[in-house]
Amino acid sequence: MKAGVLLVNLGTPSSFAARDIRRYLAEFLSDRRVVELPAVLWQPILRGVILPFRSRRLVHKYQQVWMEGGSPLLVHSLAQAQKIAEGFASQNLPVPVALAMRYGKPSLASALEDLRQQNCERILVVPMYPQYAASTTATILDKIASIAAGFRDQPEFRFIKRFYHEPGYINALVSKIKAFWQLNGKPQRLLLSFHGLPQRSVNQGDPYFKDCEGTLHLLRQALAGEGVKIDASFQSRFGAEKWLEPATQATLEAYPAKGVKRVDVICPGFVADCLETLEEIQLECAGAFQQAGGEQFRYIPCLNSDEQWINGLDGIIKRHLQGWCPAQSDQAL
Ligand SMILES: C=CC1=C(C)c2cc3[nH]c(cc4nc(cc5[nH]c(cc1n2)c(C)c5CCC(=O)O)C(CCC(=O)O)=C4C)c(C)c3C=C
Ligand SMILES: [Fe+2]
Ligand SMILES: [Fe+2]
Repeated sequence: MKAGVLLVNLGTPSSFAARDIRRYLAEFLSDRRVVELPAVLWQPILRGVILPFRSRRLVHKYQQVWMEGGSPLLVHSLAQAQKIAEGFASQNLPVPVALAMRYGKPSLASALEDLRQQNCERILVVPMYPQYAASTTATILDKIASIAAGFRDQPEFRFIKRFYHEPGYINALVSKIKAFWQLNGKPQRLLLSFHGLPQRSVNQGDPYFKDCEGTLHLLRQALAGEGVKIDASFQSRFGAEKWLEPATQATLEAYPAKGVKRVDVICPGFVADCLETLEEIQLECAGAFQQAGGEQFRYIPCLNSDEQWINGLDGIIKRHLQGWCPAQSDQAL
């Protein structure tokens, strides 16, 4: 039976026009895995307040980071899928690769159809989130199950739950950071900024915070010889509830008074640059740090299509494909 690989990321608007941002946010923020409020309470707030104001406010933000090929998240995700597919082809591994977004396009339904059309009866799903969270990873599994509910002849599925602990991921980050310091010199502090989550989700058993702590621990261990102190914080708070702390912006604003005036920031929870890294961190947080008396703010980009990361991801995927490929290609695993 033929196997295929489905890379899945969050999703992004199809253009920076307010109506497209609104359509994207409506789908994303209506997901009960993302905003865990009863629909009767949440939908009036979402439709009446959040969507009209937030979609207009985001137009300029998306416009500032938009790339020639579209939204950065889509551009980088497509490039990652293409590189993985090229790698498989060069290794004579007959495994098709597709990209889907949980919200928007390319949709999960169309990507699954694409793999089924190529006779893939086994599908490895790779949520592109190193740290597991119900609002990101689990919702992909939920959606795939609901799509597969409409198939008479269902494929076999495997899902990668997390990969923050995989050497292919950690070593790619470590090499990226070391190469950046070799080229530009070291900062006083390295801040790892992870996407935030409501504290309530963690209290209710979401392992996301532990996964972020694990990532921090592994990076501290691997970079111990560099002599740069490493902190972690959480960005992108949404709504009035308490989110994971410390918050990235507050952490950065407090640094200068503590004598930390040269900082590097990297976002290990995102494997592809997007609005949250390029606008919120590289533009907004950089400005807040400088306003608070900071002198040097440097953003280290996400792994995107770095060669070492693509090789690392290739290895992670091939390990999860074991036993699934025809004998000839299993030898290449
Ligand atoms: C309750 C709201 C949200 C939760 C929970 C949440 C978790 C979460 N999100 C990501 C990754 C991304 N989020 C992105 C954008 C984004 N996230 C939220 C809200 C929640 N995220 C909103 C409203 C938005 C849109 C932008 C904004 O209004 O600020 C993106 C970028 C999308 C893009 O187009 O570039 C990513 C990626 C993770 C990893 C996560 C939980 C760990
Ligand atoms: Fe988010
Ligand atoms: Fe944001």
